[in-house]
Formats: sequence, C-alpha cells, structure tokens
Amino acid sequence: MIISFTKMNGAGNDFVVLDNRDLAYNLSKEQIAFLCDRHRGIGADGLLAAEPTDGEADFRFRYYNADGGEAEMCGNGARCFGRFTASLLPEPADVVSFETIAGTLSAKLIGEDVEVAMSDPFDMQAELAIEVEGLSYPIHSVNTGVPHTVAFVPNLAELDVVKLGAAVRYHPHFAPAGTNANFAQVIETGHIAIRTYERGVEGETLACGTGMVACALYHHLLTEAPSPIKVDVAGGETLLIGFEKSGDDFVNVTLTGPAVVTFTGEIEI
Ligand SMILES: N[C@@H](CCC[C@H](N)C(=O)O)C(=O)O
Repeated sequence: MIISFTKMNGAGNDFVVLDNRDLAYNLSKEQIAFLCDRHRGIGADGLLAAEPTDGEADFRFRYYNADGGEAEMCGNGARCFGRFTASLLPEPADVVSFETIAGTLSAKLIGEDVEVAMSDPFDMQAELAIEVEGLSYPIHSVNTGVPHTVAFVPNLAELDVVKLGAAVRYHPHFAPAGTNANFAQVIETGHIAIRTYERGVEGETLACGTGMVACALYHHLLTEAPSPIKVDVAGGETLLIGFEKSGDDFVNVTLTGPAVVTFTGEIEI
C-alpha cells in the first residue's frame, strides 16, 4: 500500500499527517510505529489522521503516539491538524472544528500561528503523596486532554528528564494508563520553561502542548500569574497559554504557537 503523507511539526513536536477522509488507510499499531520510526520509516513523535465525522464538527481527529498506541489528544498535533485540515475544507476558512476523544475542539489560524481552544482540564491534584527517587520537589497532576504531571525545579537545563520522567511515567500511582511527565522552571512570574517526557514516545520531546497547558495552569495556581502565560520549550520556541477562571475551575484554555509543514511524500508499507 502507498501512503501519501504530510510531515509537520508544532514547535519541534513532529508528526506524520494523513488525509484519511475516505478511510482508505486502516493502519495497524505496528504500521504506525514503522511510519514514526526515525531510522526505518518517516520518523515522528506521532501520527495524525483526519477522518470524517457524522457529528457537527468538520473532522474527526485521530492521534497515535510513536509506539502506535492511540491517545486522546495532542496539543501540538491539534495545531498542525488545524493548519492541515483548513486546506481540506470545501470553503476557505481560518477556523476548523474537530472531534477528539477528549471532546470537540477548534483551531484558529492566526498568520504563522494556530490557536487551539482546548478541553477543560480536570482531575487537578496538587502535591501528590508519591515519591520518585532523585526528585525532591512536589509532583502535581492534571488531565489537559491527556494525563500530565508537573514538578517545578530550579535546575531545568541539567535535569535528567529521561530518567526522572520514566520514573514518574511508570510510577504505580499512574498505572495502568501512565502519565506524561513535565518539569518546569520559573523564569519570572508569567514566564516559565518546561521539558517533557512523553508517554508513547518514551523519551523527551522538543515540545508538548498539553504539557505546556498543565505547567502554565499550575504556575498560575502557585503564583497567581495572569493569563496568558509564556512557555519556553526545549525546541527553542515560546508559546502562549491563555485561560479564564470560573470559581476554582479553569475554562476557555487556549494554546497558541507555530504549526509548520516540513515536507510531503509517499511511502510504501
Ligand atoms: N505531544 C502531545 C501529547 C501527545 C500524547 C501523549 N504522548 C500521551 O500519550 O498522553 C502534545 O503536544 O500535547
């Protein structure tokens, strides 16, 4: 089978993107893992597929991690998906809606950037009573579309993110689903830097959108920093997280940053 693909990235978090509106591709977990393999396939942190929807949204959003497993949502992927699917709409538009497992979201094209209206975060639990060897700072958790932990550290650049991230990701507290693990450092109030260990990639990625949201929300809770919060990622970009509060809850959360096509191609599998 020949697969036609577009390779995209959002702040260095990279994806194989497929137009699967006719459902012609029915890929196995192994085939997706092959396409994402950086040595034998195209190479990516994950795969996005645009599928038809029978609901109100323009498209159905499917996201698979590099290991071939499906995840509920991907923030950087949602920006790339928005840019990709805007060109598939019957009439030109700069807003696209899509159904994800985490709910119906939308993406708005703003020049080089894309702003995603994220799902409302839930399951916020500050200062979990868990211990991870080598990490002496509180671990907080929240689901921002997918599960995340956040730990604020004073030494982000020197941190062994792969070792500590794997220890958090596989901690029995989060079993069986596991979690993504973020480490953040405050640059100044309203501006943080983060590094993320991603579940399903099983390593550090250059950026993680849902992880940025998780860190920004906890930064607000700990410092009262107003919206939007600036987040520097390992890939070098700075993205913006917007939010509003409704009582104790966060609502109208947005993620704004780049979404770029790097190349298109075909591959036989
Ligand atoms: N890179 C993503 C998150 C992708 C899903 C994650 N690895 C999981 O399995 O939960 C993002 O930008 O949000």
